[in-house]
Amino acid sequence: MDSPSPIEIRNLSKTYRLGFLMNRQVRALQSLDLSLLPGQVYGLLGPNGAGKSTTIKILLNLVQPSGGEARLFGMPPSEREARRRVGYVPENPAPYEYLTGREFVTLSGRLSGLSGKELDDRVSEVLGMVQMTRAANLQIRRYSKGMVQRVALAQALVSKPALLILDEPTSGLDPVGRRQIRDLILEERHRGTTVLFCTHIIPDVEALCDRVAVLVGGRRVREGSVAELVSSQTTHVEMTVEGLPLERIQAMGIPLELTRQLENRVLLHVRESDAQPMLKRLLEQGGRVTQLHPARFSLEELFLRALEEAKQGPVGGEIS
Ligand SMILES: Nc1ncnc2c1ncn2[C@@H]1O[C@H](COP(=O)(O)OP(=O)(O)OP(=O)(O)O)[C@@H](O)[C@H]1O
Repeated sequence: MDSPSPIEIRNLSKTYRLGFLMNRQVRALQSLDLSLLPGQVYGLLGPNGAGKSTTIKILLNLVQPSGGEARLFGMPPSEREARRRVGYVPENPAPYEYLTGREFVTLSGRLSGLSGKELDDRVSEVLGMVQMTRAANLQIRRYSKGMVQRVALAQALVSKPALLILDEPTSGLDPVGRRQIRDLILEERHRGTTVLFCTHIIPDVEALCDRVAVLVGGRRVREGSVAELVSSQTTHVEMTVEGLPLERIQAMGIPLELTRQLENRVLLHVRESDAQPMLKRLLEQGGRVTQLHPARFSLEELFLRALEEAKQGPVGGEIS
């Protein structure tokens, strides 16, 4: 039999009620579907307020959904057996700062049922994995943000979880700290751990994720592998033009998707179907086309487009 999906979310919605009389509502999630295969690193990409943390809190049974359902390994998040298989690193880990890193990870290991030599060995192992062996006996209040993040990851790993849920694990870190966390996530993937990775940092998604869902205003507006998402964009052609000012090109009546005035040339993107007529007009008016090739959209451009489109449709936020 196939092993159940580490995370299966169907038609999930969440509306928070606010105010003294609970009469104000904020729609945080709307009809969200998500399905992770074992061993995948799955990115949940979205701007602030997109509903990423709400999704995580529902999976951890900290928040109850208003509709739909979430399953962890085929079980509802309320089942301890389901949550036992999950390691979690919150957005701003705030471990007991008067404990040392080793004491904190040991506490977490004990709570997950380890004891004796097995516990000590596993704690040393995970501290080594996150390169915190040397600082393990310092109090956490002396740690940098990157060290706190790594020790938080160690506590999440101590129970050998099959699923790691990471909420913005690299935000606020310097490039070295980010690199270390990324490498750890890749090592976990190598071990077969499934990872749900929430972020708004696009290069991290490109570097780490097998698949990604883009969340805006509580809705999933894109889903697929990074390569699929990028290649599903409308095909455009990029042209570099010399000898014509931007205003003349804009007055030619052909829709321009992107324009940039560079020192002595203009860079523009047109739809593939507009490329021939555009070329003809540019040459007729004395322009020189020095480069012409298919335009590749980055994940960042796709993300920004998804945000723009979502702004034009109904989105989440306060509804009454
Ligand atoms: N406990 C709460 N009570 C009321 N509204 C909430 C609560 N938690 C979240 N919200 C609202 O729900 C929406 C989604 O928030 P959520 O924290 O899930 O988004 P997010 O994508 O994690 O954002 P961020 O990147 O800023 O952490 C926001 O409009 C937020 O203000």
